[in-house]
Amino acid sequence: MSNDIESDQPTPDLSTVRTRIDGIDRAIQELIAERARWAHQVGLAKGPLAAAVDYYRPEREAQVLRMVVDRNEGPLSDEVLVHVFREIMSACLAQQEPLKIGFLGPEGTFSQQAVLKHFGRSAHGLPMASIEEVFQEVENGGADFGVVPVENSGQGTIQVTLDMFLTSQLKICGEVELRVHQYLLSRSGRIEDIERIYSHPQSFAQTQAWLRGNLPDVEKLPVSSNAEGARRARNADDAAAIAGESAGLVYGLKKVIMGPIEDHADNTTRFLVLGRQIFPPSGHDRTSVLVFIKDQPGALFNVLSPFAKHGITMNRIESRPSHQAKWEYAFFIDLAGHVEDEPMQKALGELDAHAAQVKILGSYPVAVP
Ligand SMILES: O=C(O)C(=O)C[C@]1(C(=O)O)C=C[C@@H](O)C=C1
Repeated sequence: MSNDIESDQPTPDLSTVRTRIDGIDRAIQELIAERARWAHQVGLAKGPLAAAVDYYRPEREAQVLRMVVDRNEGPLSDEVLVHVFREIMSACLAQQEPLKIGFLGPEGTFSQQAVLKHFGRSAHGLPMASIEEVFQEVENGGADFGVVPVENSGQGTIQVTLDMFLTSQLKICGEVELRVHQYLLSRSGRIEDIERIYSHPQSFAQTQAWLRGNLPDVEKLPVSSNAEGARRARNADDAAAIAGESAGLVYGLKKVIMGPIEDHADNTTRFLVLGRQIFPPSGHDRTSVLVFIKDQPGALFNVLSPFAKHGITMNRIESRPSHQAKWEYAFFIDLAGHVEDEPMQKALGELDAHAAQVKILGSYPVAVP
């Protein structure tokens, strides 16, 4: 398509430009419909499958979105274009039947935002009361996938999520990175009315410097999610919540302070997508493993050296009590690559001799912006 919008041209005529846009919209719409028909053909090519989850291909979706990013020459950002194509794929997939996705509820949590970012608006979100319930719902088949927070750029690991993997058989099928903006929200919108604030401990932690500087004496009441905090704050004029903008919209709260109040401007939370199987490689993947080490000298060194030997980059390592015996630890390790890659196969093979137990938690596409 020719790009004849030049900055040194005379002011364009509004109706001419709109006629041009109408033509482009018609072409886009026809192409979206054609794409949806082809996506339906893909579904038929996969044969008679039992449920929507059987048609879902996260590795293919990641490849489609990476091509969008690679092709992008502006003026729209990668993030905006990825969002548009994510929604198109979400709608194409939902032609069979929408995916059911469990997340930490109620409506308005950052987990719900992560679900929308990763699965699009055509997926069906199922709000759960806790992270444990998200795992259970995917385990018992009530949800096809679950989305749970695993770490925050400023506050580190969400330990309850890691600990669930000690016993759960679920697999990690994806990751989502979400920029998190925290707002001070209340029914009246007046800062002088506030005597107590409800929020999730993570949100209090992400805004602690702001709170110390601006509202040092108000009571801080931890609740199970920041949307739950917003839900409680709507019932009283002397209460406020720290939560995301969407929680404010869901529960009809006003912004007490216009701007976000998180202490770090690049505040980002990483979420994991939980499923019941490992999907094939997308070409740019991460593998998460859980390693129970033997109580002997050099145990951790022996666990890590096969990865170094086979040139595999370690992105993250975190230790947690193993829950099997006192003072025994399990290591959560994130590695660059897919479990089907040859170097990874070799490294994992060598690791078996040195570890008490190795559990592959999943191999999944690295988050697309
Ligand atoms: O390529 C496929 O396997 C499809 O089903 C098509 C499509 C798409 O719209 O591009 C839809 C859903 C899948 O999760 C991946 C991709």
